[in-house]
Amino acid sequence: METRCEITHSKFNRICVFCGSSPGKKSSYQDAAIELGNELVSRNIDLVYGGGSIGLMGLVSQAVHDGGRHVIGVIPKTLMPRELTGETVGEVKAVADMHQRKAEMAKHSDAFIALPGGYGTLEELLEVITWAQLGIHDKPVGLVNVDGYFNSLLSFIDKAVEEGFISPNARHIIVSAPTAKELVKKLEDYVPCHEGVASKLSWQIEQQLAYPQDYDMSR
Ligand SMILES: C/C(=C\CNc1ncnc2c1ncn2[C@@H]1O[C@H](COP(=O)(O)O)[C@@H](O)[C@H]1O)CO
Repeated sequence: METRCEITHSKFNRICVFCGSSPGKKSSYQDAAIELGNELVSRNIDLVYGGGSIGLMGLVSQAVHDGGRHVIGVIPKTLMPRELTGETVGEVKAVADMHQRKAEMAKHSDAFIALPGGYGTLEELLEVITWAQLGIHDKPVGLVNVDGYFNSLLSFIDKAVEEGFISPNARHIIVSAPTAKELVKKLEDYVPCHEGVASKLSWQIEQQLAYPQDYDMSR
């Protein structure tokens, strides 16, 4: 009998994934990275990520590439030697530095997802949450809370709300779910709500001033 893959259409064309450059100790982390890659494929979504083939980054990018979707790896020139990050599948975008990498990953994506990871993942995740809070973008931000990996981060954020450092509105920026499938579904339904301190226009101007050679005003 012929087997058919079910394709669910999405409002997202490309999603940016932040995740560990290490695989993590539990196989559930690696399984979740592959599951997220497969979920993007099943919804016809392309991947933007930090490039390379190491850790969870390699697993998610390989799954998306194997499923026939486009993969863009954005790598700072300093991390380009293969012994640092391994081979990148799909398209490679070389950028000047880590700062430009984050701006570039954000520019090319319609939503952001974090899988378990370390400092790099947390830094990237918190930056896009901060940008959403300021109204620099209104793209959904989610995390796959594999085996409760992010529970202590979420508790800390709740504490910051209780103590008056994060507004309850801004708490809602972070969408979380235990599996990739549930998370992508929640992100599809997400309605942005921010205090809009900085407008998209000021963000565009900031980017244009910082990287005039790369900036495309039509986006
Ligand atoms: C410097 C060394 C390895 C780092 N290699 C990386 N290659 C590509 N992208 C990376 C690398 N390290 C961090 N990133 C970015 O941060 C996230 C992962 O960081 P984490 O600290 O592992 O969570 C990931 O999303 C990338 O964008 C050799 O020691």
